[in-house]
Amino acid sequence: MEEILIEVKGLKKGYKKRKTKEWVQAVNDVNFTVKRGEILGLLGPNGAGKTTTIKMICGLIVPDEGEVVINGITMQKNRLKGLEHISAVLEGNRNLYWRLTARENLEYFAGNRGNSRKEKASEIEELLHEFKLKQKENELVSNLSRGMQQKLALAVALLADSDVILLDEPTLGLDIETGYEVRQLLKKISEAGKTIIISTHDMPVVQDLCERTVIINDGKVIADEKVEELMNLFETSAYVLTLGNELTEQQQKELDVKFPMNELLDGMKLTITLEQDNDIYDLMDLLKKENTIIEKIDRTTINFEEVFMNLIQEEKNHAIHSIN
Ligand SMILES: Nc1ncnc2c1ncn2[C@@H]1O[C@H](COP(=O)(O)OP(=O)(O)OP(=O)(O)O)[C@@H](O)[C@H]1O
Repeated sequence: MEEILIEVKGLKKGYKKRKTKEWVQAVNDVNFTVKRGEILGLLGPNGAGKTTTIKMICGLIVPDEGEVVINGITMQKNRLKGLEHISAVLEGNRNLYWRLTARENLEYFAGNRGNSRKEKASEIEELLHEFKLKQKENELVSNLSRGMQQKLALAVALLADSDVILLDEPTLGLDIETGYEVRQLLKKISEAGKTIIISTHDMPVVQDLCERTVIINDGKVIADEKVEELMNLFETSAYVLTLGNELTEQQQKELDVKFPMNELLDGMKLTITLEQDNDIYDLMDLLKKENTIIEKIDRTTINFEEVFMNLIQEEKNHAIHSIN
């Protein structure tokens, strides 16, 4: 049986906004598990609660309720012991010393977990080469580009030999080339059998790396599925209709209410995701009512970004329905 390495149980965290004194329930009963060797994508719109969740997993933030168990150790009871299993790369690369050089950072962190510098010397050399940091090894971190800093932060995380690596937005703000490079490095890290949780908005990261995603919205988990299953789910319900004439304003309005997951290209190509297969008949009625000609109906392929947007949209609709 596959071993569960991380258990996130009933996590809750709220904040009082300093300025407005308004209460924000950043994380509201989040539960999920991660198996050893799994790469989990933690997704959600801005402000959904991803960073707060990651910080609770590594013990940087104390939850109001709930707990995180890593390899049998409850972080909230025994953080230091738990931290022996975790490396985290948080936003702003806070796991680096900005006044040390790239190499000094690697040497410092190598020594940090009880290894001698000698023991880690060849690994440091390898990492400097593999992460293309060798030329800049003697630069202060504060003088490195954001991409270089990010790569160094990953190298430092790797050096710790932890079972679990937590990554908060590892490709944020990187140019396309460096983003690609970081993605390749992450792939290698994952192939080395590490258990990884990545919070990201970067869909290529999800498609390239993650087997499973937990999607958070308003502090709650709204999906916890294998990426492939989510894709299949939406693939079978996504259609492209080629229309022979333009929709009336009234039709467009009705469409947005009944089938909010729609997109009209050039006034004639309607891409639509239906929640249930039977919805196709309602859609036909809506179109026929105003004598819209349907020239062609195709099932469409869908990318993960669309899957993600659809899930968030569905959740919004449910929230609206449950208020009404
Ligand atoms: N220290 C804090 N004080 C007050 N509110 C906070 C604090 N940290 C987070 N929040 C609020 O909690 C909510 C969740 O924030 P969090 O950073 O966890 O979301 P996120 O999903 O990581 O978003 P993003 O993708 O924008 O980083 C937001 O509304 C945020 O404004």
